[in-house]
Amino acid sequence: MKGAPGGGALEGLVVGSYCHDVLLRGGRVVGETLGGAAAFVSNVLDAVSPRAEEGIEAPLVVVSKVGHDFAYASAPAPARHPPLLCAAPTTSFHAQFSDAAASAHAPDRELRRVCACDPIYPADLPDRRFAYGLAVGVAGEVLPETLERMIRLCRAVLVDAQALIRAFDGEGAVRHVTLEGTPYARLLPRVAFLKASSEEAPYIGVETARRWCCVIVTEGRDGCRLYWDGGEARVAPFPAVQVDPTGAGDSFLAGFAAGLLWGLSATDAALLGNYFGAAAVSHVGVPTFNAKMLQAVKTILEGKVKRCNPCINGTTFNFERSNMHDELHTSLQEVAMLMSEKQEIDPANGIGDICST
Ligand SMILES: Nc1ncnc2c1ncn2[C@@H]1O[C@H](COP(=O)(O)OP(=O)(O)OP(=O)(O)O)[C@@H](O)[C@H]1O
Ligand SMILES: O[C@H]1[C@H](O)[C@@H](O)[C@H](O)[C@@H](O)[C@H]1O
Repeated sequence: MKGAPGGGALEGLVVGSYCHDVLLRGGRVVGETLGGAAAFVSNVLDAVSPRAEEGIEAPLVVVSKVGHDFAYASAPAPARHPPLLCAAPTTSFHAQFSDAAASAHAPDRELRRVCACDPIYPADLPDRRFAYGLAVGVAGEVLPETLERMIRLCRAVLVDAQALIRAFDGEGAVRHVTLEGTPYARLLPRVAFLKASSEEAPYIGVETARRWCCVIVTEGRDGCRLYWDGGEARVAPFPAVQVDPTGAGDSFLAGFAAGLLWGLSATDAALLGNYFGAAAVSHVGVPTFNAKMLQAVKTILEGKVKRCNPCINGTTFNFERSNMHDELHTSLQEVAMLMSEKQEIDPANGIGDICST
């Protein structure tokens, strides 16, 4: 595994800005929510990271930038992890949902960046070591030199490809560039995990990238696949009633990181990624998780995982599926089914369906 030594107490560093998401259908605004991968990621990590021995949540530092117009300072995630304030306005995206039924692999929405806050510079990061880091930019704010600094500070770095390969045309529409042509490419050998959606995967060159780090390709309702040097695995999804796909990939990555913190192998940790990806699509915007659901998930993990050596804190990663993989899937699936039944019976938990007319 790649990264710097040190990083006690499994403290994590999340780098990427919160943003404003405006959801549109047929030109009409159907929702306005807190967005930004950092918001979804910290929401999951705060909820499901294993408690440290002394009984406190595994600590998390979020480095994010917003403008004075930021509308969600008192929402749970930014309130727990306040952003840095800038003169520039908050990053803002318009997500135009299409009326055509989206397939698992086709884009379900057109994203347009309408405002961009300042980039996050290396000097914005705290000057200390972390057990792990997540580079989760949405609008190019995680500069190559910032990612390099994260790699120096963190024992293991997990990267969302959307932080590296997004480009914006004159109208702000999100396009992709090939990773190989970017200044981030040379940093790949020092990254532990690179997550891409199936739409982004062709731009990162899975066959080349897997020689340097473990690549995880998320496949919407079909779950995900992991590719490492010498092996690959498919990890099955969980049931979900999708109302808004925003943040699925972010929540996946955080669930995956939490799985590593719990001591799961990468393939087993991807189950927790799929679980929280499915949970994210069942809500509009950043979900408020049901406390009973979280307790059930933690009880399952406590019962199944020998947490003596969290995978993320070691010098190498175990990628392989363990003997208890299927059992873990079944147990988590039971919780997911209970939750989606509850959602169908009681659609009043603030959920409106963005995905269908
Ligand atoms: N409809 C769904 N049903 C169940 N699980 C889903 C569904 N959609 C997404 N997921 C879960 O979330 C993960 C991430 O989803 P996806 O591949 O759509 O990411 P993404 O395109 O990066 O998402 P976004 O950009 O909307 O955050 C999937 O691997 C899967 O585990
Ligand atoms: O809030 C969302 C979310 O973080 C998505 O992962 C990202 O693709 C979008 O750009 C952002 O608006």
